[in-house]
Amino acid sequence: MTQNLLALNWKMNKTPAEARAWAEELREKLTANDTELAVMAPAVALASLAAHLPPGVALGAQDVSAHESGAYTGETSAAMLVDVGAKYAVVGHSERREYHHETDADVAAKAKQAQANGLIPIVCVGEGLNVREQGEQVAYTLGQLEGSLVGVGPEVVIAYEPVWAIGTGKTATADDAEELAAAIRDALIERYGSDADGIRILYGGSVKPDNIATLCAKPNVNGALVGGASLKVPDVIGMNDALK
Ligand SMILES: O=C[C@H](O)COP(=O)(O)O
Repeated sequence: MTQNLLALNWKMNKTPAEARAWAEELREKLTANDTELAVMAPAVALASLAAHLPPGVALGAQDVSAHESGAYTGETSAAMLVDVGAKYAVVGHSERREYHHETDADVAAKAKQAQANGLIPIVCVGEGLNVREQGEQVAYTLGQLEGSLVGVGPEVVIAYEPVWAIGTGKTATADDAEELAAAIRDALIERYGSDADGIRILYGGSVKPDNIATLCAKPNVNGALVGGASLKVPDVIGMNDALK
């Protein structure tokens, strides 16, 4: 059975000192189970977290440069993230696509660069409200997936995040999430063959302790990418416990 991944995306929240306090509280309260827990923190908090996270909790970044190194002011390379202990890097989050105009080709370039350095990319896809209202969510999301995986190998995690459900309190139903996760699984099998079996597909969008179990009970949903509910340790414990 595929191990669930509970990926916590703090977005632009928590200073390094706040990250350390969160990690110490998590260390006190976490009971490990079969779920893999990973924290996608702001780059400046990664070193602090690496030193204080409970054993077995993975570290990730929220973005990674498409370039190896050089004159790219403000960017963080995959090698730098690996050096500080990161295992994952989110790429193509809808907030990066919207506010930084990242295209599918940009996302694929970042995912390739991550893999070349041993980081596992968490590639985000998902439709906006107008696409959903037109009933075009499957075609739209699969188009985004294809473009975002050009040249990318199967060492990848996919996060399906319908944009209309992010930070809004509107969660897709478990059946909505499974519809897209199953379509994504079929596309991954077409692309990677039997290597697609172990690829985890996460759902993201207003996930909380009281809805995560129902969402992750679906056969093609292998965990969650969580924003708001990742900031407070009791919510994280609630979600982790719900996946036992
Ligand atoms: O990366 C996480 C997603 O954007 C979901 O955020 P949310 O849980 O606050 O809706």
